[in-house]
Amino acid sequence: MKVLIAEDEPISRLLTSEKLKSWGYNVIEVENGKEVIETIERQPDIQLCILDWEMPEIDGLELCSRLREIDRSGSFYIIILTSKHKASFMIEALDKGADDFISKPFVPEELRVRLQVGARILKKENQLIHAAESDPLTGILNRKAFLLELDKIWALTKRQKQPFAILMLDIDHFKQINDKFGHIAGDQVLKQFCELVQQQIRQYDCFARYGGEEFVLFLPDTDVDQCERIAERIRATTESNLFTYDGEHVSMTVSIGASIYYENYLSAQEMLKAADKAAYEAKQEGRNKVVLATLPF
Ligand SMILES: Nc1nc2c(ncn2[C@@H]2O[C@H](COP(=O)(O)OP(=O)(O)OP(=O)(O)O)[C@@H](O)[C@H]2O)c(=O)[nH]1
Repeated sequence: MKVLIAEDEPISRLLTSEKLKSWGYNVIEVENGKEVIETIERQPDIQLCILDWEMPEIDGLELCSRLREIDRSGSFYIIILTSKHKASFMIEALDKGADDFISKPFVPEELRVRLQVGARILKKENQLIHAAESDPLTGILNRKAFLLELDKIWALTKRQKQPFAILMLDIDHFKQINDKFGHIAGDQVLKQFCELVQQQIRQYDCFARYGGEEFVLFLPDTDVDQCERIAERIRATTESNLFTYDGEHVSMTVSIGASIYYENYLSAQEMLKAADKAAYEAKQEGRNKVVLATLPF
């Protein structure tokens, strides 16, 4: 697990860092508050932080407030490590958003067990966040989490003026698969479909289950040609793939509607609606098809 140590005094920073490394932590060292913010922006997986109270640029307490304001999925566990001893300082630190407070010079074993507490709390919290954001059957993002994510990416991508696309993927005649092979087989096929799609997308694409046999894919940095290529590849591999359940082969196809960002779209929801309408048209035109949404006026 990563631990960020922010300490302006080099010897003290080195001693704490060596201890943490001997306990198996992956340590990132910085020497002032500004570097804390920059490092966390670059490495969003940092959650456990040991902050000195008095530091140049931004002090440890101000950092507590700033880190609490960052809008991200995983939270922080912050330990203030300081030469201040009085109970009133500890109260002030916890009041400003620290999770724990240790006075220097510290007993190494005390820091070790307090870090353990932090790591335990973060692990539980991360499990709860994962459960709230993911679809229990397929493990991919659920609809609610996708819509929240979409609003964030929409704002960011528009600012960066990058093209992007949304695909709606609706499995064809899925009811017939359930009817023929049973509901458990249907579940297995849905999982295999998700794995198949995930093999064909990039790490920063956002794939989610929108509803029963309906999925949605957000593709940042994707123009019309790339979008058509990706959608067509997913359609073709779904058609040719042999989904299996209990030794039996299950064939299936998918209808895909796609919308490409265009400045007349006023919101992510509007683009989503256009992709959904295009998927409906793909169904109407015989299924197992990709249809691009017409651009809004
Ligand atoms: N096994 C399984 N089936 C599901 C799940 N969620 C939804 N379904 C089934 O998906 C089927 C969707 O049926 P319809 O909406 O008629 O759509 P379809 O049969 O795919 O037909 P078209 O979309 O028109 O091609 C229903 O039978 C649902 O019970 C799930 O989690 N597991």
